[in-house]
Amino acid sequence: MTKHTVAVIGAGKMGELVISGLLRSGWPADRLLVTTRRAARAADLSERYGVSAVDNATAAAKADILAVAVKPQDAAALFDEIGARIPAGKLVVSLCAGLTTEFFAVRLPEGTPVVRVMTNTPALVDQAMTAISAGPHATAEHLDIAEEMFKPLGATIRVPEAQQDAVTALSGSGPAYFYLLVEAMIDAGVLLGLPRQTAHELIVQTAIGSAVMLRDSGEHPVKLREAVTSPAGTTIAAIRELENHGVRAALLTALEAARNRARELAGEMR
Ligand SMILES: NC(=O)C1=CN([C@@H]2O[C@H](COP(=O)(O)OP(=O)(O)OC[C@H]3O[C@@H](n4cnc5c(N)ncnc54)[C@H](OP(=O)(O)O)[C@@H]3O)[C@@H](O)[C@H]2O)C=CC1
Ligand SMILES: O=C(O)[C@@H]1CCC=N1
Repeated sequence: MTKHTVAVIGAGKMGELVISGLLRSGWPADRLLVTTRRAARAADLSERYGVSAVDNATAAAKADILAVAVKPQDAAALFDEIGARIPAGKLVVSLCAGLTTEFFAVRLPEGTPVVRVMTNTPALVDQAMTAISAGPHATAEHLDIAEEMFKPLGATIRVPEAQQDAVTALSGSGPAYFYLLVEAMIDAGVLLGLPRQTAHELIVQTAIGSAVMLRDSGEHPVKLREAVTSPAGTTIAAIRELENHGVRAALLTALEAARNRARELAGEMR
């Protein structure tokens, strides 16, 4: 069992996912702290998860690992408040989109190790995809600690930090693209005259079945798609329309826009 105490600084949506995932994995509640901006939010988290809510300075003093889960736009103010007061020997793990480890390093006492992670909301069901990168002063041991934190929430991968903005565009934002697709396909079912609930059931189970096949069959997605696409059949009629409407090109451009936005966030917060 871990000997580390984690403080989630800014326990909003992602921070809560980390807390609940760690608790599900058996991380002791007395080794978890949260900080929030609003007292009501702190009380709610303490009541539901049995973790202590403290102020940022107390978290920085008491925890071994500071998991930074504020919005990128709030990170500079947070580190103006506590950065210089973080004692030596702490590990800072940033969950923030776009922000580089250098952003934190210059706001922290010299030598403070920083690890950058990009996770995603399926952490709620222990199916997150979390990419982990070493920043300044982060050793293999620090990466192991970050992995110990995020492994219970799903899959983990280590990537060079230079790839983190692309990772954010793919897996960080990725669940939103799939939900949009599912939402549109359910609407299509309604257009075709199905009750909304029936369309919902059909599409959600089809999404789950397709995802499990992608993960477990070992087949390339092209092969899996070809197996569904009969000559002169229904699927190819739909695929022609998807290609006519530039869905493939739209995805390329969309994910590039997400990557660019991550870069912009870093620039805006410098
Ligand atoms: N949502 C997602 O799918 C993903 C988000 N991320 C990253 O995770 C981070 C958090 O995102 P998300 O959880 O969605 O955002 P939320 O707004 O839900 O959570 C951020 C929380 O931080 C609190 N906060 C802000 N400033 C402070 C402060 N100085 N001290 C204490 N608490 C503070 C906010 O309080 P208040 O509620 O009062 O504003 C809020 O509750 C972001 O950096 C984002 O880029 C990464 C991957 C996926
Ligand atoms: O939209 C965002 O900025 C965050 C980061 C990745 C997913 N959500």
